[in-house]
Amino acid sequence: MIRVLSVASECAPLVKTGGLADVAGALPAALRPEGVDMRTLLPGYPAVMSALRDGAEIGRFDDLFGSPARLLAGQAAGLDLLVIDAPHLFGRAGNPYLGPDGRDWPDNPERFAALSWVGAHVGVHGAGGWQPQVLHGHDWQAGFVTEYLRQMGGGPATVLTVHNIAFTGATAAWRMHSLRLDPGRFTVDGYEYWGGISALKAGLMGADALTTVSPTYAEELMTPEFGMGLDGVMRHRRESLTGILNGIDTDAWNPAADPAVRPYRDLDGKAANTAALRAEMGLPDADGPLCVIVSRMTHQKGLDLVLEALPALLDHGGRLALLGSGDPTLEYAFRTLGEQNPHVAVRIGYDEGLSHRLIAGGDAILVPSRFEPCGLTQMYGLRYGTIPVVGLTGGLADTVINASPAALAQGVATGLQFSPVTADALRGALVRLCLLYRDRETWSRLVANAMAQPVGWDQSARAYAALYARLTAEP
Ligand SMILES: Nc1ncnc2c1ncn2[C@@H]1O[C@H](COP(=O)(O)OP(=O)(O)O[C@H]2O[C@H](CO)[C@@H](O)[C@H](O)[C@H]2O)[C@@H](O)[C@H]1O
Repeated sequence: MIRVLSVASECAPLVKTGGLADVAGALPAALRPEGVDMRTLLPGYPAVMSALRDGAEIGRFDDLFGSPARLLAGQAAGLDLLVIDAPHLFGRAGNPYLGPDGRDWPDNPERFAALSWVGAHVGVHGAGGWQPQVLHGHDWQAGFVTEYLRQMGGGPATVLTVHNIAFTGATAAWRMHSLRLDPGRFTVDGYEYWGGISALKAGLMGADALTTVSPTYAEELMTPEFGMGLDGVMRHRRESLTGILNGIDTDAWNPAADPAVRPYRDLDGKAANTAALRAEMGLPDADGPLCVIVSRMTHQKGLDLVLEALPALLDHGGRLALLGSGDPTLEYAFRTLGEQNPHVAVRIGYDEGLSHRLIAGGDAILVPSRFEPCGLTQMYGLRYGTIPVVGLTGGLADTVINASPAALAQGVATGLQFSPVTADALRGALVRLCLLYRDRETWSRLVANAMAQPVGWDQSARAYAALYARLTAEP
């Protein structure tokens, strides 16, 4: 078995704000059959501490960025965990990154520097007799692992996965002392980023291998349009970068055995879920598709384009049901739309059960992202026969087969893609969707194809295992 420590700031089902948690939560089980013993290092947020009932103390730190802290080991939700019990950093209820005012905690740089520091420490000294051969970090929160490893005199091989380069973990240069960084490394080859500090940049420069969550996003990251000021770094590290597509948890997301819905295996069985969803959301019957959205409401996700393009859907008999939260302006716009238009239902909030009912009951799922490293909801859509309508970008390009005339003729289409990602192109896609929906034979073929697509972890787990094997191979 190859021993890997996954260093993550969130991990489903214990603590989740987005797709990173799904991936961190799914990887250990997906990798076990591939000969990987993965443990996960998590901050001891209240939700994690209460899930870790029988945690054993395996280490102590006199001063972990301000106060003493403990390292605990134990199991929760089927995961082998190492947890940092540091109430001064993580003993805050609610969202792991935001205070009650909806803003980032001011000490987030130090909080996640502490996560990275403990990751590096375990890499060098082991934990409770368990010594990782690879440290696999996720996003900026694990970015400083490589900086601290250098200070500690080196350690195991390192991998950093970019789930979303938009979050760079940037902060002001004066913080280098409170972050315990080596001032000598405030350089272009180190953690310096446009005159400030970036945890992500540090990790991108320092990790032995970089991955991101789809092959197309790996290419996009090297362009100024998608690289968020780090495209030069990505080009510099091109040889070390691979795109490994995410899978989804096919047990949690299984239409034939999902306790949150009326289980089904085909289009006929799906109809009961559509009827139930309509009733739940108070939407009228109509002759067009019921489109659903489950999303964080941010600029990335392109929901403003939906606001613009929606009349085209409604004019063709379509309806929309949305679940999401985030940007207050978008929340307000959708809430108002839902109040004014009987064909639109909006739920602002985060609701796991409703997300399943929406995806089971929808005819189509809209994912009009401006960029999308991988995207999970379009894959839930495929598995549930809920046709994805997606922007042609990142993982959305890699997981959906567009219903082009050629793909339809060959009977291989699974969804609709549009490009460029604009309101006009989305409008065109929504009209196409409504026309396809009316052609019942073609529609049922689309649904059957979608449900048959492989969206699990098998192939990607093999790719991660091969990467770890390469990194740990004797020269
Ligand atoms: N209001 C709500 N209620 C219930 N559930 C909700 C919800 N809003 C979102 N979710 C859930 O949160 C997850 C979102 O995952 P995504 O991959 O679609 O995007 P995200 O941008 O968070 O992830 C980033 O990381 C992942 C993982 O690598 C990449 O796939 C992605 O492209 C990248 O942007 C899904 O499981 C979705 O169902």
